[in-house]
Amino acid sequence: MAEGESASGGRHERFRGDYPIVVEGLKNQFGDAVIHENLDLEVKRGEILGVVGGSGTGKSVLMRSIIGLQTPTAGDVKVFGKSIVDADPDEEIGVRDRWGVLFQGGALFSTLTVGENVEVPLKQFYPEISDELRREIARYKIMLSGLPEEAVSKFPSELSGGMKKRAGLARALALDPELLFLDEPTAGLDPIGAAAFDNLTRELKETLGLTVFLITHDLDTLHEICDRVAVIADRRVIAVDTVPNLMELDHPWIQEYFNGPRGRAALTAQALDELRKHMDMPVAAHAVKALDNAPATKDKA
Ligand SMILES: Nc1ncnc2c1ncn2[C@@H]1O[C@H](COP(=O)(O)OP(=O)(O)OP(=O)(O)O)[C@@H](O)[C@H]1O
Repeated sequence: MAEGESASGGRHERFRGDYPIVVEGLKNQFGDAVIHENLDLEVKRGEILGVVGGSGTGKSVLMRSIIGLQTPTAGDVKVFGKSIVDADPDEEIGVRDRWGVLFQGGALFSTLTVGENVEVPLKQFYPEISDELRREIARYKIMLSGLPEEAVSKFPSELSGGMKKRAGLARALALDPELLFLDEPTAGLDPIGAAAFDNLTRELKETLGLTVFLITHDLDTLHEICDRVAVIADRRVIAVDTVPNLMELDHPWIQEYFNGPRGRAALTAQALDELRKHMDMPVAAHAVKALDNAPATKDKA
């Protein structure tokens, strides 16, 4: 029995261990290009872990390695205590229906309605449930993701960018996952849409008890909702910590990223939000006024 699994071994028993995702000594190589080498990462149960790194550092490849879509050159990946690496894609190892994935761009089937898109994983993993129940579950997940009921019968082409992301999220939530993988969920959204999606992610994490693996370039997202952030550079995870602790580290990429103009603007915005919560206190009101007058830029890397 794997660490953290319950004695009953039931299919839907939730993982009780500390680290639902453990990556050890991961290596990924395409031809001569070594993307990861000796990459280690542990994701804590119940956290939102942000994953950052320069373009092409292998954030998506890491995510694909964790969900079994990419067979690593070396190393091991355990999800809920079970190794993903040697598992046959068709073999039932009892973990694939316990995660949901929102791919970059949503990856919705364009010929299916939103409702039918959300039904796809339900059909795949629970073919025995009735059409009526499946439709009802899909409708519930769509509304849980903040879409109006009318969206159920719409096609992806009829949705805005933000609505497509929410539809992709509804599909990712279809199976009541314990793990949620989000690949750049706020990319392409306007600042208000991005903040709304961040809030939704945090609310879902709290109410559904999710563990979230979140790839992002969005500094606001990192500051606002991530419990910890893993930084990928030099082919491995060079640090995993809270944003304030990361900002103290003396690594050139980390310094440029978090302490550059965009990083500082995101930090100021977050400080402003915090202060607004205490506006009834005269000192806070004064500080907010001063900060409101300071130049601010929405940062999107
Ligand atoms: N199947 C593949 N075959 C060959 N090369 C690949 C494959 N998948 C990814 N790569 C390469 O691996 C590198 C890392 O890709 P990946 O998409 O993980 O980067 P990323 O950090 O997510 O980048 P971005 O922030 O731009 O999305 C890139 O150079 C990419 O071209």
